[in-house]
Amino acid sequence: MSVWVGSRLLRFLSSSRYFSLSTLKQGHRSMATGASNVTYLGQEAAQQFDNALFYDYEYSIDQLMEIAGLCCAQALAKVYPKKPSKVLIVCGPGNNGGDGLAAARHLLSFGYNVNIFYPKRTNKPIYNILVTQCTKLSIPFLTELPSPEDINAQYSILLDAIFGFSFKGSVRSPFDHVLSVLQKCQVPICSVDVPSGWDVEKGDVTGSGLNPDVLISLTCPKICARYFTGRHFLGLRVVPPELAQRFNVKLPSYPGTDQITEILP
Ligand SMILES: NC(=O)C1=CN([C@@H]2O[C@H](COP(=O)(O)OP(=O)(O)OC[C@H]3O[C@@H](n4cnc5c(N)ncnc54)[C@H](OP(=O)(O)O)[C@@H]3O)[C@@H](O)[C@H]2O)[C@@H](O)CC1
Ligand SMILES: [K+]
Repeated sequence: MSVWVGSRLLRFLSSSRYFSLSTLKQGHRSMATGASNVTYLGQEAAQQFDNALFYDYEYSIDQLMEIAGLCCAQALAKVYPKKPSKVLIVCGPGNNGGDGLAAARHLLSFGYNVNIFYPKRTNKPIYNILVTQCTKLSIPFLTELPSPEDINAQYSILLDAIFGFSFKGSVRSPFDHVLSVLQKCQVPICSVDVPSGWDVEKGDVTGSGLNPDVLISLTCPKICARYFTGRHFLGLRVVPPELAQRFNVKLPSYPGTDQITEILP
């Protein structure tokens, strides 16, 4: 228990609230991460990069979301392979939430017991289809978020698919309550693309964000990932070399045919 508290405290102290922000710049920057050399994208650059995949390369959102969900499921399974494990997936209203819905099916197929909490549904075909698929697979959708005590007792892992790179400002209802409950949980958290509640560039500046153990960045890490000290994976191995070159983006290599690669500190 004391080891857990100690490591959480260290992670908390090294988070952005205590970390000098003066060295951060807007836009994007490259840094070496061990043997890798990786570019961290700012919010606007991440959105432009995303748009280029959709409009220049004509990827459809469901193509990318499916691979994103698979990458998240694979990273979670790599870090937490012990089964049977019960995973609570908390989904937000945008595409980050869609990644969580896609991950649910993959986790189920890997043998995990999966529950979903999706409190603010967006009525668009892409999300409705994902919900239908999960429902037909008998993945339960919770109508209420359990208390921290119940989450600790019933679940072994949380998948945070609440907010991604479009999150801005202070957290609005109902997610202010959701984040405050999840902050009190002791279950390990895997965050999709951005730890929810973190400013995409500055990290957890308000203190209302989650403190994940695992982060699965998609296509390129976002600048806030520089403040993350847990296990960091990159997924969505779909970036065309021309696009990487156009955005001056350096990405690590993926081992063999793997869909995820770990970014070492
Ligand atoms: N090519 C790629 O890289 C791919 C990326 N993908 C994934 O997409 C993610 C980006 O998705 P995204 O653009 O839909 O935005 P996302 O971050 O999910 O959130 C938007 C929602 O959050 C809400 N909201 C915002 N701020 C809020 C606040 N303060 N408090 C409360 N609510 C707030 C906002 O609400 P609104 O402002 O509309 O009221 C809106 O509904 C990306 O991170 C990755 O996971 C893959 O799926 C596919 C390929
Ligand atoms: K997230």
